[in-house]
Amino acid sequence: MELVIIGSGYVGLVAACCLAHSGHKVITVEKNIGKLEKLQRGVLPIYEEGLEELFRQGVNSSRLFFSEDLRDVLPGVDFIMIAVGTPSLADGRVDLAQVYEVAQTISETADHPLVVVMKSTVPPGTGKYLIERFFSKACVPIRYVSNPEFLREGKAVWDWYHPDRIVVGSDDPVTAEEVLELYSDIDAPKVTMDVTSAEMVKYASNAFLATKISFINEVANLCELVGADIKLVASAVGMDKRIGPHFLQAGLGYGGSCFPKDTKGLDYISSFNGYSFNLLKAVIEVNSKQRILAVRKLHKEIGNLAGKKIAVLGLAFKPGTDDVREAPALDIIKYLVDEGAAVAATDPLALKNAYPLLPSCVKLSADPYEVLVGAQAFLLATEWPQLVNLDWERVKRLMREPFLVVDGRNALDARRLVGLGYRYCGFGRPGNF
Ligand SMILES: NC(=O)C1=CN([C@@H]2O[C@H](COP(=O)(O)OP(=O)(O)OC[C@H]3O[C@@H](n4cnc5c(N)ncnc54)[C@H](O)[C@@H]3O)[C@@H](O)[C@H]2O)C=CC1
Ligand SMILES: O=C(O)[C@H]1O[C@H](OP(=O)(O)OP(=O)(O)OC[C@H]2O[C@@H](n3ccc(=O)[nH]c3=O)[C@H](O)[C@@H]2O)[C@H](O)[C@@H](O)[C@@H]1O
Repeated sequence: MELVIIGSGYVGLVAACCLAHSGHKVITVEKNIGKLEKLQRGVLPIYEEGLEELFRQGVNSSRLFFSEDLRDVLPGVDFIMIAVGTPSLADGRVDLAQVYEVAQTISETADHPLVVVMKSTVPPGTGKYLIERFFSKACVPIRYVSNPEFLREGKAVWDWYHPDRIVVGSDDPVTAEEVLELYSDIDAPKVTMDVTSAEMVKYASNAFLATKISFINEVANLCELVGADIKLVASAVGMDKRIGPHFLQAGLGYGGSCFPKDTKGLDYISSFNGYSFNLLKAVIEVNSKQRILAVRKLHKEIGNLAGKKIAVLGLAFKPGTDDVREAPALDIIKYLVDEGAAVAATDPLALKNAYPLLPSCVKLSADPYEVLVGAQAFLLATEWPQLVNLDWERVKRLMREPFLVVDGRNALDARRLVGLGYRYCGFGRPGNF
């Protein structure tokens, strides 16, 4: 089939490369000229495991193209997939400006019947509104389908081909089946429902996962007070099949381009509809406090931070990506700098993206050993394997007393570090290893 994907962010690019790999002809429309030029020169603007290979295959087999203008590529197209950004506004409301702009262009430009597939995460009710305001006014029939995306950054290609489910929301079963044909090579449960319910599935899924994280963080905080170890607790709790082992890692909490924005977005949607989603409000509050907790731990162990050298290991919001959107490390570094600490930070992939967002006094290096020289303490903010597996004897020789480790992801071998003479401080873990 032939389709256009609008937007070449994470979701647009992964969808484009994977759908081209599955044999479809895909044209990606991108309005950011810098990004478009890179793509046309054969350069992927994001890092994602396994994507580079699919990208090359798509381009070399003439199944993957890039364009600036929808108008140039519309003839012959069966589907238009929208994968533009839906960021948060300051009050938590979802900013749908990019979606509206695209919907307007499609409705004004369409010259033959086609199907619009919404991949972007949009609030429940958006599809109905778009149909009424834009698509029903086009000169040709435009059918609309909600098809939320559940991939994770860092595992996006794997997730595309191994989803737990594919959700298609449409008020017309024939259109739903046509969209499901795009995924005919993927072995996964395919669930169809109405548009608004499909939109809600996406928000409910992200909110539930965020709830698991904040829940386990609260249990971790309580573990510290009663002297229990959250790693042991979470592992045994997760063995209950009704709970499951995933998303029970306590620490700095969730970051990234989606959980923060989608939890705030759902909270706003709830309030807008006259409902106070108290549980979700608490999830958001707990998450923001975990970042402050990291600074409190540093304070508790080494006192006033002014003039102290602190290394931050990891800037990406999670391992396997160069994405720093809403990354806990960035907030924490700003707090540390405000307190007068001398901060040096490293990340295997995210330095370039983090650089413009950090205070200029922060020293950045790709070499973790360099940022640890002279540090009294370090914070592990992202559990990259290469940071978890440093040569800790060498690090000890580089650091200064009290050799404090704040393990923001509970990912380090606490017993070994304590044995080497470090002072270890995890989240929800006793200090006596
Ligand atoms: N990042 C992720 O892992 C996931 C994101 N989502 C959702 O997918 C949507 C997209 O997310 P990202 O890819 O992270 O967004 P992004 O913000 O990284 O990328 C969006 C792209 O769309 C382009 N764009 C905007 N308006 C355009 C227009 N009129 N014409 C052409 N291009 C245009 C922008 O220049 C940008 O390159 C969001 O709604 C997000 O919530 C869903 C699942 C996973
Ligand atoms: O809507 C989206 O954009 C995506 O959001 C998340 O994916 P992603 O943000 O890429 O990454 P996750 O692996 O979910 O991690 C999110 C954050 O939670 C944190 N996390 C995760 C798991 C955990 O146990 N504890 C924890 O603190 C991670 O460190 C990270 O900062 C969801 O997992 C995807 O299903 C969804 O499609």
